[in-house]
Amino acid sequence: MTVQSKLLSSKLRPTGEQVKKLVDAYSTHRPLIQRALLLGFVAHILTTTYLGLNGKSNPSKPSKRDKGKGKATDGNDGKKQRVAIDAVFYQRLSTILRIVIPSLRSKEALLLVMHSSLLIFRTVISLYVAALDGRIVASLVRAQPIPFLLNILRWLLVAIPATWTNSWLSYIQNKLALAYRTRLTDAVMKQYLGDEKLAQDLKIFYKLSNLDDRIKNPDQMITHDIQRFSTHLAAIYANVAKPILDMILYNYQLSQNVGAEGLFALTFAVQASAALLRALTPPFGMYTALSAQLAGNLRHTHSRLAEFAEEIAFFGGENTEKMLAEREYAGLVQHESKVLRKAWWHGCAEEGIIKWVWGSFGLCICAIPVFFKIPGVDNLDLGGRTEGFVTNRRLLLSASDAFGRVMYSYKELSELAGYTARVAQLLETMSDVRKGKFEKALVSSANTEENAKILKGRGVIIESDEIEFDSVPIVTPNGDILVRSLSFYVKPGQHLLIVGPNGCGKSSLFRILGGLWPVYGGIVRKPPASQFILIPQRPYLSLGTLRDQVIYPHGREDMEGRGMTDDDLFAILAIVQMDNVVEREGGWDIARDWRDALSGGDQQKIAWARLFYHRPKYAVLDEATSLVPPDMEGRMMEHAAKLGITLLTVSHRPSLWRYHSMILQYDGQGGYVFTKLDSEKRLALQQEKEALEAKLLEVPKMRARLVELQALQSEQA
Ligand SMILES: Nc1ncnc2c1ncn2[C@@H]1O[C@H](COP(=O)(O)OP(=O)(O)OP(=O)(O)O)[C@@H](O)[C@H]1O
Repeated sequence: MTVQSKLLSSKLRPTGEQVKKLVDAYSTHRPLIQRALLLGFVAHILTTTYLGLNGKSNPSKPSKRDKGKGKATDGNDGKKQRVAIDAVFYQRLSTILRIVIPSLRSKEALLLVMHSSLLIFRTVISLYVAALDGRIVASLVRAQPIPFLLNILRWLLVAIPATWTNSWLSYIQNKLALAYRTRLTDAVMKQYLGDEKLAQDLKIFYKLSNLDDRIKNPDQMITHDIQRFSTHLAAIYANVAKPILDMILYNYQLSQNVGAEGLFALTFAVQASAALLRALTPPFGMYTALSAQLAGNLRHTHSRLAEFAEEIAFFGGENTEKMLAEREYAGLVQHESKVLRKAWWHGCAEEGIIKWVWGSFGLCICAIPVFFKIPGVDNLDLGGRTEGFVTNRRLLLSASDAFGRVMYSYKELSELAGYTARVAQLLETMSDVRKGKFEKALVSSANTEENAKILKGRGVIIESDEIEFDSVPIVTPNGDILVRSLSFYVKPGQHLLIVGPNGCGKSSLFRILGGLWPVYGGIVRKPPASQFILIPQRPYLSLGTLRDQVIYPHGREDMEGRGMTDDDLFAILAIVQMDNVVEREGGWDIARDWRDALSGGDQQKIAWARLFYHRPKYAVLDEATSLVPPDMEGRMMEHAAKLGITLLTVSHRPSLWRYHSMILQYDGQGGYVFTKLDSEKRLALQQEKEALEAKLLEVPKMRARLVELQALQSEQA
């Protein structure tokens, strides 16, 4: 008697009337019980998945132990940012999903449908291969060459769609990631740099880093974090939806072979160990967000080093810069090491449970049809039993792989939550900045009642041909009130000189005029920002050709649209005595890093040439002639006036006074004077003042000499 028949006979041997009745009833109703168990199984899979994805049993949710430490921080103020798979994550994700999949007819939706179809197709192939594998082994055991060869032929035939599907799947997943990235980058860039179609000019890129503390490295977020988010989002679909579907299909097939009871027992054991594993899983989502932030800080330190290489080299600041970079790197390494350590023991627990413990459960399940008689299934020969075992084992491997992937997907989902938090934070902060809601650490004086009242207020901006400030406070982004109420005007042709000590708010005035800083009160009348051109002390030179520098931000088409040619640009360069640069640098079409190719004075002259090309109504000159010789300065000022450009000039050079008719003089204590500028009188006063100061400097020497002379006189006497 075989072990199987012994067991079967012992199973069927009546141990009592009641037990027999129970077994009979069970056998009679088994199909119904099977169906109920299967339904229960599907409901269980869907519920646990739903609960898991909602974070109810989520490993990445901060445990009590983790609360208050190890959380992702963002911004320099150390504000805590939550990264968990919870309602906030799903709400953020759904907002982003609406951006990356704008409609059901979009390219992304189509790619997603193709992806899903291929994933289902692959599962169907796997089911077929599991059955085929069993048949091949059975024909081997039964020593039947023809069926064996036929099955091998089937195997080779199925390999064609199988390999084709896998390649297509990875291709479409990568395409999907790229499509998500493009949509998201596009949406972010429209907010960040403005949308031409909507004619929006909100200068978010400026306000984000100057008026708000929340986003420290927008460059890192736009380039790296969006890319990582897109890759994870494209993969999460395959890592969550597909394994869930696989689990249902494989387990259904398995239950047909081994009975739903075995499956039920297996599910119970697997779920219990999975719960243990989940409890052991560290908050990987938070770790990901923190890693991205620390990597961003390190990159920022290095990009500053490259940008200010000359200044640092002259100062000999290498050691300080090295220390800063090393500090950032050490922070990153410390964090990464901690994550590696946690991932190490988590990996051990994960592999032990998923591969080995579940493997043993699986072998027991595969043994069921061998040792027990399954009602409705005929007694099988050796070949049939082998076929059943091989097929079931394959199904089980696939099912456990699918379940493993659902488990791993928590980790993937946590990482996705990390990148979702970063991307959502960028979008949310840009949206706040757009609405004028800023979060910035304020100076202590901002809390006084009087100052707080000013900071709460908002002024009015009215478009006009002239510039006029009527009782406008000058307030820095961190709430420092430089001037409580400033009133002045600039009429076309009335050039304004602005003077005052350092840090009193001269340039801040231009930031308000340019719409970069908010108006906290009063009325600002000004032309649109397109009517202004700013020339700072260190002008901005873009990437591109020499022509691009002169016509910036215009492109060649804009230039031609205005009826201008390279000859006209040449004539403009001749005014600032820069026409020789065209030949020296190899023509108009040579692209260079112009910050290195041109001296500081030449860069200022290029900025003036840009002003002459654009001919705006107003030019804001912020120490714009500090590096050019006085004769060139006069020439440029006069030419600008001849072109009808009204100048608002910040300069400490008295030589510039004579080109201005009005003066706004800050006293550096919050006060100011706005009046007509009589440059000759002012120059005469200045000269007299300087002469007196020079004389006063002589006084101590004269006093000393007087003492000497008195001493000599008394010696003679
Ligand atoms: N983005 C910013 N965030 C916070 N404070 C700022 C910002 N930009 C400027 N400030 C502060 O505003 C104040 C006025 O700066 P502003 O550049 O207007 O001075 P200024 O009068 O032009 O000085 P200088 O003659 O030295 O150029 C300074 O205290 C400066 O620190």
